[in-house]
Amino acid sequence: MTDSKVHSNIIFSQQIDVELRKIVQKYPAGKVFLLTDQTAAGFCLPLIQSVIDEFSIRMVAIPSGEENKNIQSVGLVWDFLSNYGADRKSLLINIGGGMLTDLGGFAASTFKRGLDFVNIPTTLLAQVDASLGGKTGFNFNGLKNEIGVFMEPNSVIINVNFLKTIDQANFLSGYAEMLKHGLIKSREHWDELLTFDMESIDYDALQEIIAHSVAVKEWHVLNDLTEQNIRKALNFGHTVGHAFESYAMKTGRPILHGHAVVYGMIAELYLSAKQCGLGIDELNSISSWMIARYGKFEIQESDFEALYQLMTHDKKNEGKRINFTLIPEIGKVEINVDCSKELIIEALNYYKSCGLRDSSSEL
Ligand SMILES: O=C(O)C(=O)C[C@@H](O)[C@H](O)[C@H](O)COP(=O)(O)O
Repeated sequence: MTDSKVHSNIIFSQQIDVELRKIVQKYPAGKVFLLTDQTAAGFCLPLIQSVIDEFSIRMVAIPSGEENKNIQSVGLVWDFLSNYGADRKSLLINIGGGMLTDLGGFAASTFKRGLDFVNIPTTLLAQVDASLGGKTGFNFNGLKNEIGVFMEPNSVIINVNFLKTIDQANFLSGYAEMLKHGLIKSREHWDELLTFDMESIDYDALQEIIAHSVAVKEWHVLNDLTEQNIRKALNFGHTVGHAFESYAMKTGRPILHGHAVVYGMIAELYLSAKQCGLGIDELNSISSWMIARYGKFEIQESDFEALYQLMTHDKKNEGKRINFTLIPEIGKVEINVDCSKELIIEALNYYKSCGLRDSSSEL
């Protein structure tokens, strides 16, 4: 990518205590707070314990997991900030995965109409996507990120060492958003992701490809923070993906966000072939590659209507139109593509048949 710009407040560092100290010392004594979740607390806090002690930072932990990305957890954070006298000159440090940085960013952005926050993402998904770009929020009424505001973090500190302890499923979940970045913006990035050795990870090489992915995300954010236009590209795979994710949660078979996005991308690649000229061989080979690594969330025809209804709540929709971001070829996007219900059902059928079909067969 030649046209990539990255915010200067995104810091890659394996010494997060040093970077965090530089930030924290700019805030008044007693006005720095820390939010984490029960999973991140155990293995992440030791890395910044010296800063926590030096500045007497107060901490709160919310329950982990997507099912806790709700108004009750936001309330816990607001209570904590209120009880300990946070004001507009305060700082909230969010340390954890994507659920935590989304929710903590929202709590900080709305408490007393907004205080500063810093994200320290500890999962691959949060490092390449969720902690960046200022989409904050929580789930509501069974819909993903239904309530939220755009508010950018003051800084994001990315430490690749956190990824040494995440499990394979969570690694793949984050990798899905990187694959998306390749598909929407850069064939070069896509190619390096396909050849990266996920079995025996070289962490220096990983940091490099994370930086490429972050550059794709940031290019879109810098050009369109509030998603009026080109930022919609970053939502590729999410119209169907969020429907899968919400439906999976509702029916008691939860799946990780990135896996849902991969399944959504397969359906939306099908739409791309039908609506914008993506090659059929490309569609079939990408889908097979993805299914081989991510498996499948099995669906039946009887699930299609519920999935379609969930898509009608997508934030990119206008009026009765379900608007998709599609890709005519790897590295290019078309935004605001209106697809009919019949075609969306066909795409779900294509996804349903993946793994069963011969990858060279006609559509
Ligand atoms: O940053 C964006 O813009 C994205 O769409 C990135 C997505 O990968 C991300 O999951 C986002 O949270 C989805 O946002 P939503 O607006 O569809 O809730």
